[in-house]
Amino acid sequence: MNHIQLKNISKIYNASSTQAQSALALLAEGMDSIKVKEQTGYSVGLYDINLDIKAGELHCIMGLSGSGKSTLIRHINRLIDPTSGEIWVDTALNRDHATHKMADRQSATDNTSTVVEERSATAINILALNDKQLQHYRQQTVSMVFQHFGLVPHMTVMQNVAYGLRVRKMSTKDRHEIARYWLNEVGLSNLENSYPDELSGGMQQRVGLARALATDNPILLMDEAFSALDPLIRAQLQDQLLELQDRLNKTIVFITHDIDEAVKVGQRISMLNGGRLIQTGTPSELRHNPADDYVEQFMSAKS
Ligand SMILES: Nc1ncnc2c1ncn2[C@@H]1O[C@H](COP(=O)(O)OP(=O)(O)OP(=O)(O)O)[C@@H](O)[C@H]1O
Repeated sequence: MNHIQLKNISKIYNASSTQAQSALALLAEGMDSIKVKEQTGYSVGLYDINLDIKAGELHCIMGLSGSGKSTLIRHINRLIDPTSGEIWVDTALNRDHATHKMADRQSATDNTSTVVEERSATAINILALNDKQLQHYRQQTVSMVFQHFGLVPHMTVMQNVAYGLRVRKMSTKDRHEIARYWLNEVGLSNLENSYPDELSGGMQQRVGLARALATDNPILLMDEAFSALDPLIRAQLQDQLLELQDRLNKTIVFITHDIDEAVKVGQRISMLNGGRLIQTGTPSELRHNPADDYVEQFMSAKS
């Protein structure tokens, strides 16, 4: 079952949709994004992305710097709006995503990306949300973990983790109980009264993870979440994410530029290059049937 569907998403930065037409026309002819920028002056974030992300899958977005990974993930919580295209999210999965666990994890690994499924009848067009609906969508459906943690420095660890619940106006007692639970889950139960700058990078990112999980939102967006950490801590957090995901069955969109990390954590991987989606598949599909040299080089660079 699809949880998130991107349909023909293009993003041309700093251009109205009319201004972007010249860039889109050149992209449609096959010109690469660097030449398009030279010719039109507009930066290409994404071009004609069609991507289905299944409920309960851990989906990696891979690609070199500037390939469009952050642009793509930021469309899912509408930190960025596209120049053109549609984004559909099945919010009926908000309450019952756990029940889909086994079936969807299975289908995530069995199906290849070439199968385009029909949209669920309960999917909503998130580009049509008004401000209030968008606020609700962000509070109830998507959470994000940032590369540089994004913790609020003057709040304690507990206050940071409970923040999303405070925004939902949950009582102090209830939100602290939930925050305590998640701090325990990520191995930080004794640090609730500490401040972020008293913690190591790895600990701060555990707080970031606990904060994202505390809201119980079904979609977790992770933008290079482990990239700032040293290799040992990074490996520990990858293991912890996989262990948590096994129980929580979130739909996770995980950006990385590290192929080893993508192969370790991703059930499927989408490869971006110059704003285009080159290939989506399981690590094995990408290894054995790379769509082009770019994908092949990534896969052969895997240690
Ligand atoms: N706010 C912006 N204004 C103009 N161009 C932008 C903006 N944000 C991104 N871009 C351009 O869009 C393209 C894709 O950028 P994006 O940050 O999505 O790539 P990325 O794969 O996440 O890169 P990195 O791994 O370095 O973070 C790049 O050419 C970038 O310069």
